Amino acid sequence: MQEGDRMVSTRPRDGKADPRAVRSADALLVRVTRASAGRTAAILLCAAAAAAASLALPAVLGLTLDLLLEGRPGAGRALAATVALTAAEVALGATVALLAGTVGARSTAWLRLRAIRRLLAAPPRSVSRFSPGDVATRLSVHATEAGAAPAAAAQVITAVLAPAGALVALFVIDPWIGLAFLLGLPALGLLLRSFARDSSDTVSRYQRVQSLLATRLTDALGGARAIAAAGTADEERARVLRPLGELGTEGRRMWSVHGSAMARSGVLMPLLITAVLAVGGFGLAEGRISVGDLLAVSRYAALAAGLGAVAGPLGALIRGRTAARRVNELVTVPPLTHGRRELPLGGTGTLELRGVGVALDGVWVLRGVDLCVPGGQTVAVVGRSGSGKSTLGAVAGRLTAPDEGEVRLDGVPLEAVAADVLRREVGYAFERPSLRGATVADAIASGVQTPSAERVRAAARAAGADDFVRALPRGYATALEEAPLSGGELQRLGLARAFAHAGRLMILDDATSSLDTATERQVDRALAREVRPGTRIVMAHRLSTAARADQVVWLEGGRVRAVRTHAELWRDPEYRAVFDCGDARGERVDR
Ligand SMILES: Nc1ncnc2c1ncn2[C@@H]1O[C@H](COP(=O)(O)OP(=O)(O)OP(=O)(O)O)[C@@H](O)[C@H]1O
Repeated sequence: MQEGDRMVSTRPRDGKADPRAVRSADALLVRVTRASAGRTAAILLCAAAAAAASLALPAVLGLTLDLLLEGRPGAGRALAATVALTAAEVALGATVALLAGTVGARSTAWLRLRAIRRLLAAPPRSVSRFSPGDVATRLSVHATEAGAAPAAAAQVITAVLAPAGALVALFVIDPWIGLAFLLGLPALGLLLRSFARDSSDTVSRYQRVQSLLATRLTDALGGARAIAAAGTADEERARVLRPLGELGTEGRRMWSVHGSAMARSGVLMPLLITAVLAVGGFGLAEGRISVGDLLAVSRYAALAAGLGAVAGPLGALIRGRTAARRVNELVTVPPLTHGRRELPLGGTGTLELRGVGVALDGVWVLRGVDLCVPGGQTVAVVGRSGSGKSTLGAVAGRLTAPDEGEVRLDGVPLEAVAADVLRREVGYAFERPSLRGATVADAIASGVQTPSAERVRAAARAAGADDFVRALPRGYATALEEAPLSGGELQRLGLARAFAHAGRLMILDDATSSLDTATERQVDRALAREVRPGTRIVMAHRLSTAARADQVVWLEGGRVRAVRTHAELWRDPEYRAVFDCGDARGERVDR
Protein backbone atom coordinates (compact mmCIF):
# COMPACT_ATOMS: atom_id res chain seq x y z
CA MET A 1 0.00 0.00 0.00
CA GLN A 2 1.26 3.49 -0.71
CA GLU A 3 0.51 6.67 1.07
CA GLY A 4 -2.03 8.59 -1.00
CA ASP A 5 -3.04 5.37 -2.70
CA ARG A 6 -5.70 5.64 -5.39
CA MET A 7 -8.97 4.55 -3.98
CA VAL A 8 -11.00 1.76 -5.46
CA SER A 9 -14.06 2.88 -7.41
CA THR A 10 -17.33 1.99 -5.79
CA ARG A 11 -20.40 1.14 -7.71
CA PRO A 12 -23.12 2.71 -5.61
CA ARG A 13 -26.21 0.62 -5.13
CA ASP A 14 -29.15 1.47 -7.29
CA GLY A 15 -32.84 1.30 -6.55
CA LYS A 16 -34.76 2.18 -3.43
CA ALA A 17 -32.97 3.64 -0.47
CA ASP A 18 -32.42 1.60 2.67
CA PRO A 19 -34.83 3.01 5.33
CA ARG A 20 -32.03 3.05 7.95
CA ALA A 21 -29.83 5.10 5.58
CA VAL A 22 -32.74 7.51 5.04
CA ARG A 23 -33.28 7.91 8.81
CA SER A 24 -29.58 8.41 9.44
CA ALA A 25 -29.34 11.04 6.64
CA ASP A 26 -32.42 12.82 8.01
CA ALA A 27 -30.77 12.89 11.44
CA LEU A 28 -27.75 14.51 9.80
CA LEU A 29 -30.02 17.16 8.28
CA VAL A 30 -31.55 17.82 11.70
CA ARG A 31 -28.05 18.32 13.12
CA VAL A 32 -27.03 20.66 10.30
CA THR A 33 -30.27 22.62 10.79
CA ARG A 34 -29.50 22.97 14.51
CA ALA A 35 -26.08 24.35 13.63
CA SER A 36 -27.82 27.30 11.88
CA ALA A 37 -30.91 27.24 14.13
CA GLY A 38 -31.02 31.03 14.65
CA ARG A 39 -30.88 31.89 10.96
CA THR A 40 -33.32 29.11 10.00
CA ALA A 41 -35.76 30.41 12.63
CA ALA A 42 -35.29 33.91 11.16
CA ILE A 43 -36.22 32.51 7.71
CA LEU A 44 -39.38 31.01 9.20
CA LEU A 45 -40.27 34.25 11.00
CA CYS A 46 -39.60 36.53 8.01
CA ALA A 47 -41.40 34.19 5.63
CA ALA A 48 -44.33 33.95 8.06
CA ALA A 49 -44.41 37.75 8.33
CA ALA A 50 -44.26 38.01 4.50
CA ALA A 51 -47.17 35.54 4.32
CA ALA A 52 -49.11 37.62 6.85
CA ALA A 53 -48.45 40.78 4.79
CA SER A 54 -49.62 39.07 1.59
CA LEU A 55 -52.74 37.83 3.42
CA ALA A 56 -53.60 41.28 4.76
CA LEU A 57 -53.01 42.97 1.41
CA PRO A 58 -56.12 41.75 -0.51
CA ALA A 59 -58.41 42.63 2.45
CA VAL A 60 -56.95 46.14 2.71
CA LEU A 61 -57.04 46.54 -1.09
CA GLY A 62 -60.71 45.47 -1.20
CA LEU A 63 -61.54 47.85 1.64
CA THR A 64 -59.71 50.71 -0.15
CA LEU A 65 -61.75 50.04 -3.30
CA ASP A 66 -65.05 49.93 -1.39
CA LEU A 67 -64.19 53.17 0.46
CA LEU A 68 -63.27 54.92 -2.80
CA LEU A 69 -66.42 53.66 -4.62
CA GLU A 70 -68.72 54.63 -1.76
CA GLY A 71 -66.90 57.96 -1.19
CA ARG A 72 -66.49 57.20 2.51
CA PRO A 73 -63.65 58.73 4.60
CA GLY A 74 -60.47 56.76 5.41
CA ALA A 75 -59.64 55.78 1.82
CA GLY A 76 -56.28 57.67 2.07
CA ARG A 77 -55.23 55.74 5.19
CA ALA A 78 -56.30 52.45 3.63
CA LEU A 79 -54.23 53.29 0.51
CA ALA A 80 -51.18 54.10 2.70
CA ALA A 81 -51.64 50.74 4.49
CA THR A 82 -51.73 49.01 1.07
CA VAL A 83 -48.41 50.65 0.08
CA ALA A 84 -46.82 49.78 3.46
CA LEU A 85 -47.94 46.14 3.20
CA THR A 86 -46.58 45.86 -0.35
CA ALA A 87 -43.23 47.33 0.76
CA ALA A 88 -43.09 44.96 3.76
CA GLU A 89 -43.82 41.96 1.54
CA VAL A 90 -40.99 42.88 -0.84
CA ALA A 91 -38.48 43.63 1.96
CA LEU A 92 -39.31 40.42 3.85
CA GLY A 93 -39.06 38.37 0.64
CA ALA A 94 -35.58 39.80 -0.02
CA THR A 95 -34.52 39.05 3.58
CA VAL A 96 -35.72 35.45 3.24
CA ALA A 97 -33.70 35.04 0.01
CA LEU A 98 -30.60 36.49 1.70
CA LEU A 99 -30.95 34.31 4.79
CA ALA A 100 -31.62 31.20 2.70
CA GLY A 101 -28.36 31.82 0.81
CA THR A 102 -26.41 32.28 4.05
CA VAL A 103 -27.92 29.22 5.73
CA GLY A 104 -27.22 27.18 2.57
CA ALA A 105 -23.56 28.23 2.51
CA ARG A 106 -23.05 27.62 6.24
CA SER A 107 -24.80 24.24 6.14
CA THR A 108 -22.74 23.15 3.13
CA ALA A 109 -19.52 24.14 4.92
CA TRP A 110 -20.68 22.27 8.07
CA LEU A 111 -21.36 19.10 6.09
CA ARG A 112 -18.09 19.28 4.17
CA LEU A 113 -16.08 19.80 7.35
CA ARG A 114 -17.71 16.83 9.12
CA ALA A 115 -17.22 14.58 6.09
CA ILE A 116 -13.57 15.58 5.58
CA ARG A 117 -12.78 15.16 9.30
CA ARG A 118 -14.29 11.70 9.31
CA LEU A 119 -12.54 10.64 6.10
CA LEU A 120 -9.19 11.69 7.54
CA ALA A 121 -9.86 9.96 10.88
CA ALA A 122 -10.94 6.68 9.32
CA PRO A 123 -8.55 3.82 8.54
CA PRO A 124 -7.46 4.00 4.87
CA ARG A 125 -9.02 0.62 4.09
CA SER A 126 -12.51 1.88 5.14
CA VAL A 127 -12.15 4.95 2.96
CA SER A 128 -10.83 3.01 0.00
CA ARG A 129 -14.35 2.01 -1.09
CA PHE A 130 -14.91 5.62 -2.21
CA SER A 131 -12.97 6.66 -5.30
CA PRO A 132 -11.46 10.18 -5.34
CA GLY A 133 -13.96 11.30 -8.01
CA ASP A 134 -16.86 9.99 -5.98
CA VAL A 135 -15.62 11.79 -2.85
CA ALA A 136 -15.13 15.02 -4.84
CA THR A 137 -18.70 14.87 -6.22
CA ARG A 138 -20.19 14.10 -2.81
CA LEU A 139 -18.24 16.94 -1.17
CA SER A 140 -18.96 19.51 -3.89
CA VAL A 141 -22.29 18.97 -5.67
CA HIS A 142 -24.08 16.77 -3.15
CA ALA A 143 -22.95 18.72 -0.06
CA THR A 144 -24.26 21.92 -1.70
CA GLU A 145 -27.64 20.30 -2.43
CA ALA A 146 -27.86 18.83 1.07
CA GLY A 147 -26.80 22.20 2.54
CA ALA A 148 -29.73 23.86 0.76
CA ALA A 149 -32.21 21.48 2.46
CA PRO A 150 -32.68 23.33 5.81
CA ALA A 151 -33.61 26.61 4.07
CA ALA A 152 -35.78 24.70 1.57
CA ALA A 153 -37.61 22.98 4.47
CA ALA A 154 -38.30 26.38 6.06
CA GLN A 155 -39.53 27.68 2.70
CA VAL A 156 -41.81 24.67 2.18
CA ILE A 157 -43.44 25.36 5.56
CA THR A 158 -43.92 29.03 4.83
CA ALA A 159 -44.97 28.37 1.22
CA VAL A 160 -47.96 26.52 2.70
CA LEU A 161 -48.80 29.31 5.19
CA ALA A 162 -49.99 31.98 2.73
CA PRO A 163 -52.18 29.60 0.65
CA ALA A 164 -53.67 28.11 3.86
CA GLY A 165 -54.40 31.60 5.21
CA ALA A 166 -55.87 32.63 1.84
CA LEU A 167 -58.21 29.62 1.93
CA VAL A 168 -59.41 30.65 5.39
CA ALA A 169 -59.93 34.20 4.08
CA LEU A 170 -62.04 32.84 1.18
CA PHE A 171 -64.26 31.02 3.70
CA VAL A 172 -64.54 34.16 5.84
CA ILE A 173 -65.59 36.28 2.83
CA ASP A 174 -68.07 33.66 1.60
CA PRO A 175 -68.28 29.98 2.59
CA TRP A 176 -69.47 29.01 -0.93
CA ILE A 177 -66.35 30.53 -2.46
CA GLY A 178 -64.13 28.71 0.08
CA LEU A 179 -65.92 25.45 -0.69
CA ALA A 180 -65.42 25.91 -4.45
CA PHE A 181 -61.66 26.15 -3.90
CA LEU A 182 -61.60 23.29 -1.41
CA LEU A 183 -63.16 20.92 -3.96
CA GLY A 184 -60.11 21.33 -6.23
CA LEU A 185 -57.57 20.63 -3.44
CA PRO A 186 -57.51 16.78 -3.53
CA ALA A 187 -56.33 16.93 -7.15
CA LEU A 188 -53.52 19.27 -6.09
CA GLY A 189 -52.57 16.99 -3.17
CA LEU A 190 -52.33 13.98 -5.51
CA LEU A 191 -50.22 16.00 -7.92
CA LEU A 192 -47.73 17.03 -5.22
CA ARG A 193 -47.51 13.48 -3.82
CA SER A 194 -46.69 11.92 -7.18
CA PHE A 195 -44.16 14.73 -7.81
CA ALA A 196 -42.37 14.03 -4.50
CA ARG A 197 -42.23 10.25 -5.14
CA ASP A 198 -41.06 10.36 -8.78
CA SER A 199 -38.67 13.22 -8.13
CA SER A 200 -36.89 11.40 -5.27
CA ASP A 201 -36.20 8.32 -7.44
CA THR A 202 -34.91 10.22 -10.47
CA VAL A 203 -32.75 12.56 -8.37
CA SER A 204 -31.14 9.57 -6.62
CA ARG A 205 -30.23 7.96 -9.96
CA TYR A 206 -28.99 11.27 -11.40
CA GLN A 207 -26.66 11.83 -8.42
CA ARG A 208 -25.28 8.29 -8.70
CA VAL A 209 -24.37 8.83 -12.38
CA GLN A 210 -22.75 12.19 -11.49
CA SER A 211 -20.42 10.33 -9.09
CA LEU A 212 -19.70 7.64 -11.64
CA LEU A 213 -18.63 10.21 -14.23
CA ALA A 214 -16.35 11.98 -11.76
CA THR A 215 -14.86 8.65 -10.67
CA ARG A 216 -14.00 7.66 -14.24
CA LEU A 217 -12.58 11.09 -15.01
CA THR A 218 -10.27 11.17 -11.98
CA ASP A 219 -9.21 7.57 -12.62
CA ALA A 220 -8.28 8.53 -16.18
CA LEU A 221 -6.42 11.67 -15.08
CA GLY A 222 -4.49 9.64 -12.49
CA GLY A 223 -3.51 7.09 -15.11
CA ALA A 224 -2.85 9.60 -17.91
CA ARG A 225 0.72 8.41 -18.37
CA ALA A 226 -0.25 4.76 -18.70
CA ILE A 227 -3.07 5.68 -21.11
CA ALA A 228 -0.69 7.72 -23.28
CA ALA A 229 1.85 4.90 -23.24
CA ALA A 230 -0.77 2.34 -24.21
CA GLY A 231 -2.19 4.65 -26.92
CA THR A 232 -5.71 4.08 -25.62
CA ALA A 233 -6.76 7.74 -25.25
CA ASP A 234 -9.78 7.34 -27.56
CA GLU A 235 -11.06 4.24 -25.78
CA GLU A 236 -10.49 5.96 -22.44
CA ARG A 237 -12.39 9.07 -23.54
CA ALA A 238 -15.28 6.86 -24.64
CA ARG A 239 -15.16 4.97 -21.30
CA VAL A 240 -15.17 8.20 -19.29
CA LEU A 241 -18.03 9.71 -21.29
CA ARG A 242 -20.16 6.56 -21.50
CA PRO A 243 -22.31 7.44 -18.45
CA LEU A 244 -23.15 10.79 -20.12
CA GLY A 245 -26.02 9.14 -22.01
CA GLU A 246 -27.47 7.83 -18.75
CA LEU A 247 -26.90 11.23 -17.12
CA GLY A 248 -28.81 12.87 -19.98
CA THR A 249 -31.64 10.36 -19.68
CA GLU A 250 -31.90 10.79 -15.91
CA GLY A 251 -31.60 14.58 -16.23
CA ARG A 252 -34.41 14.69 -18.80
CA ARG A 253 -36.51 12.35 -16.64
CA MET A 254 -35.88 14.57 -13.59
CA TRP A 255 -36.93 17.72 -15.37
CA SER A 256 -39.84 16.02 -17.09
CA VAL A 257 -41.18 15.01 -13.64
CA HIS A 258 -40.74 18.63 -12.58
CA GLY A 259 -42.13 20.02 -15.84
CA SER A 260 -45.18 17.75 -15.87
CA ALA A 261 -45.96 18.70 -12.25
CA MET A 262 -45.67 22.35 -13.24
CA ALA A 263 -47.82 21.87 -16.36
CA ARG A 264 -50.51 20.00 -14.44
CA SER A 265 -50.57 22.61 -11.70
CA GLY A 266 -50.50 25.26 -14.47
CA VAL A 267 -53.81 23.87 -15.80
CA LEU A 268 -55.35 23.03 -12.45
CA MET A 269 -54.71 26.38 -10.78
CA PRO A 270 -56.30 28.71 -13.41
CA LEU A 271 -59.29 26.33 -13.51
CA LEU A 272 -59.64 26.60 -9.74
CA ILE A 273 -59.30 30.40 -9.82
CA THR A 274 -61.91 30.63 -12.60
CA ALA A 275 -64.33 28.47 -10.59
CA VAL A 276 -63.76 30.59 -7.47
CA LEU A 277 -64.30 33.84 -9.43
CA ALA A 278 -67.50 32.44 -10.97
CA VAL A 279 -68.90 31.61 -7.53
CA GLY A 280 -67.74 35.08 -6.36
CA GLY A 281 -69.54 36.67 -9.33
CA PHE A 282 -72.79 34.96 -8.28
CA GLY A 283 -72.19 36.17 -4.71
CA LEU A 284 -71.81 39.76 -5.97
CA ALA A 285 -74.95 39.47 -8.11
CA GLU A 286 -76.87 38.13 -5.11
CA GLY A 287 -75.48 40.89 -2.86
CA ARG A 288 -73.66 38.49 -0.51
CA ILE A 289 -70.30 40.23 -1.18
CA SER A 290 -69.21 43.73 -2.25
CA VAL A 291 -67.08 44.80 -5.27
CA GLY A 292 -64.08 45.19 -2.91
CA ASP A 293 -64.73 41.67 -1.60
CA LEU A 294 -64.66 40.32 -5.17
CA LEU A 295 -61.31 42.06 -5.72
CA ALA A 296 -60.06 40.49 -2.47
CA VAL A 297 -61.44 37.08 -3.57
CA SER A 298 -59.52 37.26 -6.86
CA ARG A 299 -56.29 38.02 -4.94
CA TYR A 300 -56.92 35.35 -2.26
CA ALA A 301 -57.72 32.77 -4.93
CA ALA A 302 -54.38 33.55 -6.60
CA LEU A 303 -52.64 33.31 -3.23
CA ALA A 304 -54.34 30.00 -2.36
CA ALA A 305 -53.46 28.68 -5.82
CA GLY A 306 -49.84 29.54 -4.94
CA LEU A 307 -49.82 26.20 -3.10
CA GLY A 308 -48.63 24.76 -6.41
CA ALA A 309 -45.51 26.93 -6.08
CA VAL A 310 -44.50 24.79 -3.12
CA ALA A 311 -43.15 22.41 -5.80
CA GLY A 312 -40.02 24.65 -6.09
CA PRO A 313 -38.79 24.45 -2.47
CA LEU A 314 -40.24 20.93 -2.21
CA GLY A 315 -38.05 19.84 -5.15
CA ALA A 316 -35.00 21.46 -3.48
CA LEU A 317 -35.85 19.66 -0.23
CA ILE A 318 -36.16 16.30 -1.99
CA ARG A 319 -32.86 16.81 -3.84
CA GLY A 320 -31.26 17.87 -0.53
CA ARG A 321 -32.54 14.80 1.34
CA THR A 322 -31.30 12.46 -1.37
CA ALA A 323 -27.94 14.23 -1.52
CA ALA A 324 -27.70 14.08 2.29
CA ARG A 325 -27.71 10.28 2.05
CA ARG A 326 -24.60 10.40 -0.13
CA VAL A 327 -22.83 12.90 2.16
CA ASN A 328 -23.93 10.90 5.21
CA GLU A 329 -22.13 7.82 3.89
CA LEU A 330 -18.90 9.82 4.25
CA VAL A 331 -19.84 11.28 7.63
CA THR A 332 -20.60 7.84 9.07
CA VAL A 333 -17.44 5.99 7.99
CA PRO A 334 -16.35 4.34 11.27
CA PRO A 335 -13.34 6.19 12.66
CA LEU A 336 -10.21 4.49 13.90
CA THR A 337 -10.49 4.60 17.69
CA HIS A 338 -7.69 5.51 20.05
CA GLY A 339 -7.21 5.36 23.78
CA ARG A 340 -5.52 7.73 26.21
CA ARG A 341 -2.56 5.73 27.41
CA GLU A 342 1.07 6.75 27.17
CA LEU A 343 3.79 4.30 26.19
CA PRO A 344 6.28 3.34 28.93
CA LEU A 345 9.18 5.78 29.16
CA GLY A 346 12.42 4.37 27.79
CA GLY A 347 10.59 1.57 25.93
CA THR A 348 12.69 0.15 23.13
CA GLY A 349 9.84 -0.62 20.73
CA THR A 350 9.04 -4.28 21.39
CA LEU A 351 6.26 -5.20 19.01
CA GLU A 352 3.93 -8.14 19.57
CA LEU A 353 1.17 -9.40 17.32
CA ARG A 354 -1.10 -12.04 18.84
CA GLY A 355 -3.49 -13.92 16.60
CA VAL A 356 -3.85 -10.91 14.31
CA GLY A 357 -6.25 -11.12 11.39
CA VAL A 358 -7.36 -8.47 8.90
CA ALA A 359 -10.25 -8.91 6.50
CA LEU A 360 -10.72 -6.68 3.46
CA ASP A 361 -13.99 -6.80 1.55
CA GLY A 362 -14.90 -9.92 3.53
CA VAL A 363 -11.69 -11.79 2.65
CA TRP A 364 -8.97 -12.56 5.21
CA VAL A 365 -5.81 -11.01 3.81
CA LEU A 366 -3.92 -11.61 7.06
CA ARG A 367 -4.79 -14.42 9.48
CA GLY A 368 -3.43 -15.93 12.67
CA VAL A 369 -0.31 -13.79 12.77
CA ASP A 370 1.75 -14.29 15.95
CA LEU A 371 4.96 -12.32 16.07
CA CYS A 372 7.30 -10.86 18.63
CA VAL A 373 9.90 -8.35 17.48
CA PRO A 374 12.32 -7.43 20.28
CA GLY A 375 12.95 -3.70 20.71
CA GLY A 376 15.70 -2.29 18.53
CA GLN A 377 15.62 -5.10 15.96
CA THR A 378 15.24 -4.66 12.24
CA VAL A 379 12.79 -7.11 10.73
CA ALA A 380 12.32 -7.56 7.00
CA VAL A 381 8.86 -8.68 5.88
CA VAL A 382 9.13 -10.61 2.64
CA GLY A 383 6.63 -12.46 0.51
CA ARG A 384 5.17 -12.51 -2.92
CA SER A 385 3.10 -9.60 -4.17
CA GLY A 386 -0.28 -9.64 -2.43
CA SER A 387 0.93 -11.84 0.44
CA GLY A 388 -0.11 -9.19 2.98
CA LYS A 389 3.12 -7.28 3.70
CA SER A 390 1.57 -3.79 3.53
CA THR A 391 -1.42 -4.96 5.52
CA LEU A 392 0.93 -6.27 8.22
CA GLY A 393 2.72 -2.90 8.20
CA ALA A 394 -0.58 -1.02 8.47
CA VAL A 395 -1.82 -3.09 11.40
CA ALA A 396 1.55 -2.97 13.20
CA GLY A 397 1.38 0.83 13.49
CA ARG A 398 -2.44 1.07 13.79
CA LEU A 399 -3.05 2.67 10.44
CA THR A 400 -5.75 0.07 10.48
CA ALA A 401 -7.29 -1.93 13.33
CA PRO A 402 -7.09 -5.74 13.27
CA ASP A 403 -10.39 -7.57 12.86
CA GLU A 404 -9.15 -10.17 15.31
CA GLY A 405 -6.21 -10.44 17.67
CA GLU A 406 -4.17 -7.73 19.29
CA VAL A 407 -1.07 -5.64 18.62
CA ARG A 408 1.08 -4.42 21.53
CA LEU A 409 3.92 -1.95 21.58
CA ASP A 410 6.14 -2.14 24.65
CA GLY A 411 3.41 -4.13 26.31
CA VAL A 412 0.58 -1.63 25.67
CA PRO A 413 -2.29 -2.61 23.33
CA LEU A 414 -2.14 -0.18 20.42
CA GLU A 415 -5.87 0.61 20.60
CA ALA A 416 -5.32 1.95 24.14
CA VAL A 417 -2.55 4.34 23.10
CA ALA A 418 -3.41 8.04 22.65
CA ALA A 419 -3.45 9.14 18.99
CA ASP A 420 -0.73 11.79 19.41
CA VAL A 421 1.53 9.37 21.31
CA LEU A 422 1.01 6.76 18.60
CA ARG A 423 1.90 9.12 15.77
CA ARG A 424 4.89 10.46 17.70
CA GLU A 425 6.29 7.02 18.49
CA VAL A 426 5.38 5.13 15.30
CA GLY A 427 6.64 6.50 11.98
CA TYR A 428 5.97 5.39 8.42
CA ALA A 429 7.68 5.85 5.07
CA PHE A 430 5.97 4.66 1.89
CA GLU A 431 6.86 3.74 -1.66
CA ARG A 432 5.10 6.81 -3.04
CA PRO A 433 5.00 9.38 -0.24
CA SER A 434 2.37 12.08 -0.31
CA LEU A 435 4.18 15.22 0.78
CA ARG A 436 2.42 18.08 2.57
CA GLY A 437 3.73 21.59 3.17
CA ALA A 438 4.54 24.82 1.36
CA THR A 439 8.27 24.19 1.02
CA VAL A 440 10.57 21.19 0.86
CA ALA A 441 11.64 21.86 4.49
CA ASP A 442 7.97 22.04 5.57
CA ALA A 443 7.29 18.73 3.85
CA ILE A 444 10.08 17.03 5.82
CA ALA A 445 8.98 18.74 9.04
CA SER A 446 5.25 17.98 8.73
CA GLY A 447 3.98 15.76 11.53
CA VAL A 448 2.53 15.85 15.04
CA GLN A 449 5.65 17.68 16.22
CA THR A 450 7.68 20.23 14.27
CA PRO A 451 11.38 19.37 14.35
CA SER A 452 14.05 22.10 14.27
CA ALA A 453 15.60 23.20 10.96
CA GLU A 454 18.82 21.46 12.03
CA ARG A 455 16.98 18.18 12.64
CA VAL A 456 15.25 18.50 9.26
CA ARG A 457 18.62 18.82 7.53
CA ALA A 458 20.15 15.97 9.51
CA ALA A 459 17.21 13.77 8.55
CA ALA A 460 17.57 14.79 4.90
CA ARG A 461 21.30 13.95 5.05
CA ALA A 462 20.55 10.55 6.55
CA ALA A 463 17.96 9.89 3.83
CA GLY A 464 20.42 10.89 1.10
CA ALA A 465 18.25 13.89 0.17
CA ASP A 466 20.45 16.77 1.32
CA ASP A 467 22.53 17.03 -1.87
CA PHE A 468 19.65 17.28 -4.32
CA VAL A 469 17.59 19.53 -2.03
CA ARG A 470 20.47 22.02 -1.76
CA ALA A 471 20.78 21.96 -5.56
CA LEU A 472 17.15 23.14 -5.90
CA PRO A 473 16.68 26.86 -6.85
CA ARG A 474 15.95 27.91 -3.24
CA GLY A 475 17.31 24.87 -1.44
CA TYR A 476 15.11 23.79 1.48
CA ALA A 477 12.94 26.92 0.96
CA THR A 478 11.94 25.82 -2.57
CA ALA A 479 8.18 25.66 -2.96
CA LEU A 480 7.13 22.02 -3.02
CA GLU A 481 5.15 22.33 -6.25
CA GLU A 482 8.14 23.99 -7.94
CA ALA A 483 10.56 21.23 -6.93
CA PRO A 484 10.99 18.79 -9.82
CA LEU A 485 11.31 15.40 -8.10
CA SER A 486 12.11 12.00 -9.54
CA GLY A 487 10.53 8.90 -7.98
CA GLY A 488 13.72 8.18 -6.02
CA GLU A 489 14.03 11.79 -4.80
CA LEU A 490 10.42 11.78 -3.67
CA GLN A 491 11.09 8.55 -1.76
CA ARG A 492 14.14 10.08 -0.09
CA LEU A 493 12.05 13.07 1.07
CA GLY A 494 9.49 10.62 2.48
CA LEU A 495 12.32 8.81 4.30
CA ALA A 496 13.68 12.14 5.55
CA ARG A 497 10.27 12.97 7.01
CA ALA A 498 10.12 9.61 8.76
CA PHE A 499 13.69 10.04 10.09
CA ALA A 500 12.98 13.58 11.33
CA HIS A 501 10.12 12.22 13.44
CA ALA A 502 11.69 8.88 14.33
CA GLY A 503 10.03 7.25 17.30
CA ARG A 504 10.49 3.82 18.85
CA LEU A 505 8.97 2.03 15.87
CA MET A 506 9.51 2.82 12.20
CA ILE A 507 7.74 1.01 9.36
CA LEU A 508 9.30 1.35 5.93
CA ASP A 509 6.82 0.00 3.36
CA ASP A 510 8.76 -0.46 0.14
CA ALA A 511 10.20 2.97 0.96
CA THR A 512 13.51 2.44 -0.83
CA SER A 513 12.28 0.61 -3.93
CA SER A 514 13.25 3.47 -6.29
CA LEU A 515 16.73 3.97 -4.83
CA ASP A 516 19.81 2.57 -6.49
CA THR A 517 21.63 -0.08 -4.47
CA ALA A 518 24.48 2.25 -3.44
CA THR A 519 22.10 4.95 -2.15
CA GLU A 520 20.00 2.34 -0.39
CA ARG A 521 23.06 1.05 1.47
CA GLN A 522 24.12 4.58 2.37
CA VAL A 523 20.61 5.29 3.72
CA ASP A 524 20.70 2.02 5.63
CA ARG A 525 24.02 2.90 7.30
CA ALA A 526 22.80 6.41 8.17
CA LEU A 527 19.58 4.95 9.58
CA ALA A 528 21.65 2.78 11.92
CA ARG A 529 24.03 5.56 13.04
CA GLU A 530 22.26 8.90 12.79
CA VAL A 531 18.58 8.26 13.44
CA ARG A 532 17.01 7.59 16.84
CA PRO A 533 17.45 3.87 17.54
CA GLY A 534 14.30 1.79 17.55
CA THR A 535 12.51 -1.14 16.00
CA ARG A 536 12.32 -1.15 12.21
CA ILE A 537 9.86 -3.13 10.13
CA VAL A 538 10.91 -3.11 6.50
CA MET A 539 8.69 -4.42 3.72
CA ALA A 540 11.04 -5.52 1.02
CA HIS A 541 11.24 -7.13 -2.38
CA ARG A 542 15.03 -6.84 -2.42
CA LEU A 543 17.36 -9.57 -1.38
CA SER A 544 19.84 -7.08 0.11
CA THR A 545 17.24 -5.67 2.51
CA ALA A 546 16.28 -9.11 3.77
CA ALA A 547 19.95 -10.06 4.12
CA ARG A 548 20.76 -7.04 6.30
CA ALA A 549 17.79 -7.50 8.65
CA ASP A 550 18.14 -9.21 12.04
CA GLN A 551 15.20 -11.44 11.21
CA VAL A 552 12.96 -12.14 8.27
CA VAL A 553 9.22 -12.63 8.50
CA TRP A 554 8.20 -14.68 5.49
CA LEU A 555 4.55 -14.20 4.59
CA GLU A 556 2.58 -16.45 2.32
CA GLY A 557 -1.09 -15.98 1.51
CA GLY A 558 -1.63 -13.75 4.55
CA ARG A 559 -0.03 -16.20 7.04
CA VAL A 560 3.45 -16.26 8.55
CA ARG A 561 5.30 -19.13 6.93
CA ALA A 562 8.53 -18.68 8.90
CA VAL A 563 10.46 -16.25 11.09
CA ARG A 564 14.21 -16.82 10.90
CA THR A 565 17.36 -15.14 9.70
CA HIS A 566 17.77 -14.65 5.98
CA ALA A 567 20.78 -17.01 5.95
CA GLU A 568 18.70 -19.79 7.52
CA LEU A 569 15.78 -19.25 5.18
CA TRP A 570 18.03 -19.06 2.15
CA ARG A 571 18.49 -22.81 2.23
CA ASP A 572 14.84 -23.22 1.27
CA PRO A 573 14.34 -23.06 -2.53
CA GLU A 574 10.79 -21.82 -2.05
CA TYR A 575 12.13 -18.87 -0.06
CA ARG A 576 14.66 -18.16 -2.79
CA ALA A 577 11.84 -18.31 -5.31
CA VAL A 578 10.25 -15.30 -3.58
CA PHE A 579 13.23 -13.31 -4.87
CA ASP A 580 13.06 -15.07 -8.22
CA CYS A 581 16.27 -16.90 -7.23
CA GLY A 582 14.92 -20.45 -7.07
CA ASP A 583 18.05 -21.80 -8.75
CA ALA A 584 20.42 -19.40 -7.17
CA ARG A 585 21.74 -21.82 -4.55
CA GLY A 586 24.90 -20.37 -3.19
CA GLU A 587 24.38 -17.00 -4.89
CA ARG A 588 26.35 -14.34 -3.10
CA VAL A 589 24.07 -12.45 -0.72
CA ASP A 590 24.28 -8.73 -1.27
CA ARG A 591 25.19 -7.52 2.23
N1 LIG B 1 -8.50 -1.79 0.07
C1 LIG B 1 -8.52 -3.08 -0.21
N2 LIG B 1 -9.68 -3.73 -0.38
C2 LIG B 1 -9.70 -5.06 -0.66
N3 LIG B 1 -8.59 -5.82 -0.76
C3 LIG B 1 -7.40 -5.24 -0.60
C4 LIG B 1 -7.29 -3.83 -0.31
N4 LIG B 1 -5.98 -3.53 -0.20
C5 LIG B 1 -5.30 -4.71 -0.41
N5 LIG B 1 -6.16 -5.71 -0.65
C6 LIG B 1 -5.80 -7.13 -0.88
O1 LIG B 1 -5.13 -7.60 0.28
C7 LIG B 1 -4.10 -8.51 -0.08
C8 LIG B 1 -2.80 -8.08 0.59
O2 LIG B 1 -2.44 -6.82 0.06
P1 LIG B 1 -1.10 -6.13 0.51
O3 LIG B 1 -1.04 -4.79 -0.13
O4 LIG B 1 -0.96 -6.20 1.98
O5 LIG B 1 -0.01 -7.10 -0.15
P2 LIG B 1 1.55 -6.86 -0.35
O6 LIG B 1 2.21 -8.12 0.05
O7 LIG B 1 2.00 -5.63 0.34
O8 LIG B 1 1.63 -6.67 -1.90
P3 LIG B 1 2.75 -5.89 -2.77
O9 LIG B 1 4.04 -6.57 -2.54
O10 LIG B 1 2.26 -6.08 -4.17
O11 LIG B 1 2.73 -4.46 -2.33
C9 LIG B 1 -4.04 -8.51 -1.59
O12 LIG B 1 -4.68 -9.69 -2.04
C10 LIG B 1 -4.81 -7.29 -2.01
O13 LIG B 1 -5.48 -7.52 -3.22
